[in-house]
Order: sequence, then structure tokens, then C-alpha cells
Amino acid sequence: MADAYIVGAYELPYRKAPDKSVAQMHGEAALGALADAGLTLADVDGYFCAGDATGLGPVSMADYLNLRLRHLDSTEIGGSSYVAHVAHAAEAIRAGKCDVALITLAGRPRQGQKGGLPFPGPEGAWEIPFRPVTANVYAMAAQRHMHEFGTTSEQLAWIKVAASEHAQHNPHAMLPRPVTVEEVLASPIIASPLHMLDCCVVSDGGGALVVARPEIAHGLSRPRVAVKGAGESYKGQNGGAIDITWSAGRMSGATAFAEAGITPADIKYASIYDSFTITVLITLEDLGFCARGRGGAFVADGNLISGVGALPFNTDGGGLCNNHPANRGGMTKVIEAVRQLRSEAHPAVQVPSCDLALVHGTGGFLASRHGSATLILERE
Ligand SMILES: CC(=O)SCCNC(=O)CCNC(=O)[C@H](O)C(C)(C)COP(=O)(O)OP(=O)(O)OC[C@H]1O[C@@H](n2cnc3c(N)ncnc32)[C@H](O)[C@@H]1OP(=O)(O)O
Repeated sequence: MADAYIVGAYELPYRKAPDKSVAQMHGEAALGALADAGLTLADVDGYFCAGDATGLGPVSMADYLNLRLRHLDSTEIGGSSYVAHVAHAAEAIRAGKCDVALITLAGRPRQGQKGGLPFPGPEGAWEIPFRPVTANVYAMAAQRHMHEFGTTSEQLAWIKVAASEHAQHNPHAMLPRPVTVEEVLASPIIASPLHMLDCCVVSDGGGALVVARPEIAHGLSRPRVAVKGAGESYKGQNGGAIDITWSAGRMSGATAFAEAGITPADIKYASIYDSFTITVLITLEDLGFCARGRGGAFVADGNLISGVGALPFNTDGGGLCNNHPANRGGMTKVIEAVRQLRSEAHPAVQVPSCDLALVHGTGGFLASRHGSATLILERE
């Protein structure tokens, strides 16, 4: 028996929220995930959220939600935060610090800043004037990967093509239309070599998860999703003296696979953070799904499309086509993995006999300065 199970998951259905507050959206997500689990706010004694929450983060949100808590956690590692939160919730339950952990995300980036990150780090004064910061940094990783390994724009485009093939079956996806490699290459350059269609969407929205102690999970009616392995890591720029063709996923992935006692070949479905197409390609190499430098060949020709290729990924359309709320896409990555493991993904993209899934989150600037979190989830 596992130490903890994901028993509830919910994604807000909307992608534009001009008339809602962020706190209200956290609340809607919380109620949705608890209803999915068959629990209520009164059952929650552990609460997790990151920097997208308003006010004093989990303190303000716990007050807004009228929670009675024994444990709270505000781990902030950007896009990987909500992948890490699932592992932290399982650890807190194992340590006896809480029984039912609620994790919520919500944000409205479409209503304010677009096309970049509101993360004014110490380097911000030198970088933000030359916007868009985020795409530029990911473009440098793509350019270097092309130089080192011969990766092509066509190969990167296949990642968007795969995401869009999946998104056409998601009625809530922001970009539900399938696109071709040619369309990706014909879209405007945002930061060379990345085109507009190499980028994730900017969306309002959010989601929530509920993680529970086994004794509670076994009393609920939903399929149980166990946390089988988890890893977290960080890679910095070391004054610029770094190789930007690999990410901290190399470390967090190795830790998660070792804890789970499995290899990449065992994974039936992967939710991979997809802020840009290059994020997916480098992450797949770092997690060991293919050899270093071979990511381009691995993703080409539909290898990431469910029912077509060897590794179905982001079957909700991912951040590239569905939803990338509050620049913290880790939450939606976990939610789609839960759908797959429960056999509740859209029938057109459901992976048959999906018992083992991987979720990976990237927070910050891939390959230069970022946090990373990997989860391996198993259907009991
Ligand atoms: C750790 C991390 O998470 S790092 C990632 C952080 N997030 C980002 O950096 C966001 C990256 N994406 C972007 O910056 C934006 O989506 C951009 C720059 C690519 C496009 O932004 P804008 O030019 O403002 O696009 P806008 O939202 O106005 O939409 C214009 C059109 O382009 C389309 N579009 C917008 N973004 C995308 C996209 N990523 N892919 C495909 N089409 C897009 C829209 O659907 C719209 O089409 P329509 O005119 O037919 O309705």
C-alpha cells in the first residue's frame, strides 16, 4: 500500500476570467477537486499553494477558504511548484502532519502581463528592458541544442503538432485546431529559432488536487492514484559558465525513477512541462526517454501522439494548446496524468492499460536557472 493517494482532481474549465478574482478561482478549484474526491473543506487539514495565491499565499487562502489546518506549505519553484506540492503532501501525510491535503492554483495572466514572466529576479534590471525575457532564454537553449546536435525547427514543430492533435478532443482547449509542421514553421518568429507556435498559450485558469492518507482514500469511491516516486532539483547559471542544452530534470528524474524502482521504458503516459517546444525536447532527453542529443529524432513523425507514437504526452493539449495558467503549468500536468491513470481521459487520447505515468515540471528558465520536479504516479 502506498503512503498517500491522489483522490481528487479538478481543472477550471475557462481560459479567460475577466470578471473573477484570483481568490475566487482558487476557491472554485478547491471545491471542484474536493467534490471529485467526495470530501468537503471540513475534511482538509493540510493546504498547499504557491506564489499565484493572493495576499500572504496559503495564509490568506486558508482564511478565505475557512480551513482548519494542521499543516501548510507555500513551496514556490515556478512552473514545477505544483508537481513538488504533490510529493510534499505525500511526505507530510507519511510524517503524520496531515490526513487530507488540498493543493490549489489559480491565475489571470491574460488580464495583465502577457508574453513573459512576472518574476523580477536579481537579474531583472538587465533583462526585462529587452523583453520578452522568457522566450529569449528558451530560444538560446534551442539554438545551442541545434548547434550541438543538429536538432531542427521541423523536429521542434512535431511537439506542437502532437499537442494540437490531442487538443482537438478537449472542448476547453484554448487552441483546439490541429496544426501541421508547415504551419508551425510559417508562424511568426518570437525569438529565433522559436516561432509563435513553439510557445505555450497565455491563459487564465487553475486547478486543484486532493491527496489523502490511505485509510481515507480506501473509503472513497474514486480510483486511487499512488505517489510512487518523486524528485526535485535545481540548476543555476554559475555566472554564465554553463551548458544550456540540459536541465535539472536530469537530477529530479533520476531521483524519482530510483525511488519508484522503474525505468523510462515502464512509463505508459508522460505529462511533460511544455512552456516551449524546446522544453519538452530537452526534458525527454534528461529524463532518459532517449539519448542526449537524440530528442529531435525521438519527437519527430508523431512519436508523442496518443495511438500513433511510442510515448503519448500531454493528451489534454498541454500548455502548448490547452491551458498554462499563472505560468505554473505543473498543476495541469498532474491533472491530466490523473485522468489517464483513472481511464478518464478523452477516449480518442486515452492510453490503453495506463497504469504508470510520469509528470515533470519546469520552473523558471530552462537549462539556465530553474527548478525541476518529477513525479511517478501509479494506479492502484
Ligand atoms: C516556467 C514557464 O512557465 S515559462 C513560460 C511562460 N509563458 C510564456 O512565456 C508565454 C509564451 N507565449 C506568449 O508569450 C504568447 O502566447 C505569444 C507571444 C506567443 C503570442 O502572444 P500574443 O501575440 O499576445 O497573442 P494573442 O494572445 O493576442 O493572440 C493572437 C493570436 O495568436 C494565437 N496565439 C497566441 N498564442 C499562441 C500560441 N502560443 N500558440 C499558437 N497560437 C497562439 C491566438 O489564438 C490568436 O489567434 P486569433 O487572432 O486567431 O484569435
